[in-house]
Amino acid sequence: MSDTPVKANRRPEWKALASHAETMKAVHLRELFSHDRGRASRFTLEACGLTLDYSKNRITDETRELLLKLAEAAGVPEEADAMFRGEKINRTENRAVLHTALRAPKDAEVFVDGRNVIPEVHEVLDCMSTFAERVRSGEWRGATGKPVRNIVNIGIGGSDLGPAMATDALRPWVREDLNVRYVSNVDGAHLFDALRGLDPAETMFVVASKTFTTLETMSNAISARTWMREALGGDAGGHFVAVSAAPEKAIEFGVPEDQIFGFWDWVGGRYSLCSAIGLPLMLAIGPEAFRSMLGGFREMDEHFRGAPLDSNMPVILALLGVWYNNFFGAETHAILPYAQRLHRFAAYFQQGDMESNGKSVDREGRPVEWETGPVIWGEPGTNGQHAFFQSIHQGTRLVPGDFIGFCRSRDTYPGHQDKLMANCFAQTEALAFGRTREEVEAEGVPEHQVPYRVFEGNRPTNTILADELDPPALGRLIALYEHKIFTQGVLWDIYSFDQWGVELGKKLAKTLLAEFEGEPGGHDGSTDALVRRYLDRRR
Ligand SMILES: O=P(O)(O)OC[C@H]1O[C@](O)(CO)[C@@H](O)[C@@H]1O
Repeated sequence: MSDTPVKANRRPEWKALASHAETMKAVHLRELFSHDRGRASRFTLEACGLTLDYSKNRITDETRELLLKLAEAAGVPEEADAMFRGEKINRTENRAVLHTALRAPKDAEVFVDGRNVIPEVHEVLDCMSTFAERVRSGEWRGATGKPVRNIVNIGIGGSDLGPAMATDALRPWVREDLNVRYVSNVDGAHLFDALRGLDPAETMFVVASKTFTTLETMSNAISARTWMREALGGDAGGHFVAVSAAPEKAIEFGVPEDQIFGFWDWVGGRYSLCSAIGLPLMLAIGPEAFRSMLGGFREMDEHFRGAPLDSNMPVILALLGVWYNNFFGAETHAILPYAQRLHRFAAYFQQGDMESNGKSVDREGRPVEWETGPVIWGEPGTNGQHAFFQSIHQGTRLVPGDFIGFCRSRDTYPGHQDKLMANCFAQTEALAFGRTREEVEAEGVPEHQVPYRVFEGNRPTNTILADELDPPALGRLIALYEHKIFTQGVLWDIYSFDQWGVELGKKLAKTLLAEFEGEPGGHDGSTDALVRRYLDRRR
């Protein structure tokens, strides 16, 4: 008998869901709610100060049972345990996956290659804290003796999106006299605009790159160094710090060794916010708030590791995603925070999710026969309502989504939070229950408009509610999505922690760039023509 694992979609639990889905496609959320007053509470979970109401999904108790059986069959708890223990679950790169160790307490023990990594984690955190305090207090001085007022983080992908998103999310904690900016794009306009109006003598660059080879980051860092040298003369070293898993390359670039904050190959770029990649965030909000965010992450880690599957929030979210992705043909998943300060949250998890689970080969190297990660997208409410919600309500595609809201808001004006949240709840109600033809007619709508004003409803949503958007709540929310992504990777039997798919484009860009200065040609007809046109006109 072969011991090659059975393909994910050949498991009996997968097949049972496929046949159950055929029945459920004909069931409307209106039916599921009528005569079932307990539905909302049966399908609501509380964990770590977050409430997840998943009752507005096209599921019954039986669906949940079947989904949970799939999670058991796929070995979700065992796989999670292997990750937390430091096993090298990123097999294609032979690496452990230990973003959870970055927020583990000082007395925890997590071993990689026989070495407990927790003391190093806390050593770096302590160095970051000391440095952040020195900068924030004004003790750290630049080449001309002025304190730092501007911090410009140069990084891209995981070395940008997390701290940039969190700096906006935690705006009330950001020191008003510190101007924190993020530059990622190799489009020179990004750096140019970020530097506009800044005094170099008061500016510090954080060059953040795990590899310290990324084209965009290195190009921006070199231009920033030139900008600084032109203003301040030769030695701009005191105005640069680096965050990298390749410190030798940062030294080569000219960053003094004691201004380099390290991290490790077992921290994936898109999971690196809790590592030294979070330095610009720590500079902005201070070490105390940063550590309280880590506390929120840790709570969710512990919940994910310890809670039974049926009350495990990341697992439930993951299973619901699989339900629509694999059994209802949904191609996308929307993340819709009703909090302006989370306006980069969907973009952050666009990388987190799509770079992790956008794969088409299973763990045995076989082509998958099922859909893997959906397209992740979203905007904050209520802006989205005035842009793309029309399509979610009445379009032909099924767009499941998460509505994230808060019961209280800082820095608001009278009445605003109630209006925001009334809209959040109204949208999920409208999406679930819609408006029937009879209801529309009863409203006295002119006959010719009736078909256009009917809302089919039956559009599934999750609602995630927290008390307030503060550092621990942000940590819990991020960890919730991180573990959701992990769980889906297990269910789809794919490796979630590599990203080989980004390599080919990078390589071709290098080749083309070199050709711009020499003899272009030899590509396909389209690429050659585009390059010729560009070179002809670039001046
Ligand atoms: O931190 P680095 O090494 O500059 O990489 C930046 C980003 O590039 C990627 O490798 C993909 O292009 C991401 O995974 C990563 O977050």
